[in-house]
Amino acid sequence: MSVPLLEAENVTMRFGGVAAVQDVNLKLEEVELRCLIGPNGAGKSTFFKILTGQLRPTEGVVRFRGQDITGAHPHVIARLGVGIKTQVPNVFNGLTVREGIGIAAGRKKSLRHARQIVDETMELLQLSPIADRMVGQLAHGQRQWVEIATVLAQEPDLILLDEPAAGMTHEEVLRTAELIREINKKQALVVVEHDMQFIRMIAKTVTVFNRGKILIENQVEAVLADPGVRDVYLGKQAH
Ligand SMILES: Nc1ncnc2c1ncn2[C@@H]1O[C@H](COP(=O)(O)OP(=O)(O)OP(=O)(O)O)[C@@H](O)[C@H]1O
Repeated sequence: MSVPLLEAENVTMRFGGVAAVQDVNLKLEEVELRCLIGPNGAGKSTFFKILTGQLRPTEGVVRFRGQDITGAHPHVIARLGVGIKTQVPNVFNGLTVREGIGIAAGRKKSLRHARQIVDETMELLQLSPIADRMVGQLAHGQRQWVEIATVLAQEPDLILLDEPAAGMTHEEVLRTAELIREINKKQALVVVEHDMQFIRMIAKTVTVFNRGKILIENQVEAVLADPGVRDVYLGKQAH
């Protein structure tokens, strides 16, 4: 059996008496796209923060290609090949789009290789027309794409995205869905998302969280047709 790209084993996170995440097991294969959904307070963000190293779980283990990364510092996790989309720091505001992506690309590469990555990434994200614009002057959606570009420029094997479509216009959401499918041709992604329309556009396998546990994990069509999933989204709790 091959080693999963990412694996969470019996992960539990307690805050005082509250178990935000309880005994969660999840496996992700190479180049897989996994969506994590669930109602408010279901534990998605907490689980996501455990994957990124922002939180150390009370119990359980997280492995990347078999290596224990439980509670490892986010930059250590990044160096292993996990890209996490975070807000582009404000210092980027005074840089052009090309310069910002260049900084992300240049971290561990030759200048020539970095330039090539910057060009390819800008092409993929259709940022070439705004390459010389200041990051600080971009609209919300464009800034989100620059953030994704800075992650891609580091050439990760796994990309973790928390609500990538939040605050976007309908056209931007469509473009972002297209982009995620494109990225997924080569790289694995875990996407936490609220927007069910967006999930319908991108999802293959979906893991549904409810009350800190996995309620169901299946292909998107089966998940969306599941009465238990409908109940938790409508506020009727499944027990
Ligand atoms: N730092 C914390 N301290 C105490 N309780 C917390 C903390 N973080 C999360 N919780 C609790 O853990 C539970 C799960 O929260 P979490 O934010 O992970 O859910 P979520 O599924 O991401 O929700 P949302 O979709 O609203 O972001 C909630 O009951 C929340 O109040």
